[in-house]
Amino acid sequence: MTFLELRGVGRTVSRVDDRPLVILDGVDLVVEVGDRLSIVGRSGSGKSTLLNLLGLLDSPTEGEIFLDEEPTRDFSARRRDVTRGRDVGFIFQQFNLLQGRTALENVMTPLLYDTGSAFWRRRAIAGEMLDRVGLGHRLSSTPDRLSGGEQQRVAIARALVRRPRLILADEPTGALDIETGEIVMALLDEIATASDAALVTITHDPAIAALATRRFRLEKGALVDAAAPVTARAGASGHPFAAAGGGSDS
Ligand SMILES: Nc1ncnc2c1ncn2[C@@H]1O[C@H](COP(=O)(O)OP(=O)(O)OP(=O)(O)O)[C@@H](O)[C@H]1O
Repeated sequence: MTFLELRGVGRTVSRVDDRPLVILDGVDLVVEVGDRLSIVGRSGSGKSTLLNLLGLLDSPTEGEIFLDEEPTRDFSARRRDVTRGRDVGFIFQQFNLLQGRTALENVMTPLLYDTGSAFWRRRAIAGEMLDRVGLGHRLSSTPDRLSGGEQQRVAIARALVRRPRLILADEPTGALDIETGEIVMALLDEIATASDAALVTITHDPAIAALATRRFRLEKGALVDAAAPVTARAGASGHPFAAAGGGSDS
């Protein structure tokens, strides 16, 4: 079942000198329920830009994004916020936990926006989620007392506590050693599978990318099969597209 679909999606922004910069161009992507996607690409190739579009944080300047086959173009800001809060879980390289708050408080935070019984049961639900990531004994620990791997497990619990249908992970293992990174990815996969969520992982690490069932690379603003040979231009500059108006970037 298709959850999210990008059709001909592009994103062009204005540089400081007002020349346009085409970051993404003609991106087609279907995200199915339970999908495992990885996206690699050189620094500046547009990975975060794509992630922000997938998470409804930004809108495309060309093309359309469909959610459950409904175009999102005309979603109000409020509907975007509600949809994102309910359906999308974000995981970042630097964990982004609230400092000075306990693991339990961090994981409870997304449930504060719940209007149903989850709001009233937030403490119990967050506790169960931390138990699932193996931190049931660290509920009262603040981030400064947790290792990097433990902090990322708290971040995973927080991202998944509302059972989102889409998990967007931006370099989730970037701040972890190899072994801890593998444990974290296995956990992420296990919890995503249990809730039928799609997982889109952005990574520089080929081993992490290889865990996905569908692997893509961003190149010259396009999303290509990761197995395709790297073109000379992307390999040389590391940047997606030159300016729509011509010339070199940045
Ligand atoms: N709002 C904006 N205005 C101008 N330029 C932008 C804007 N957003 C992104 N860019 C530029 O577009 C390019 C792609 O940015 P993006 O952050 O998506 O790349 P990335 O692949 O995630 O890079 P990294 O791996 O270094 O995080 C970069 O050159 C960036 O400077």
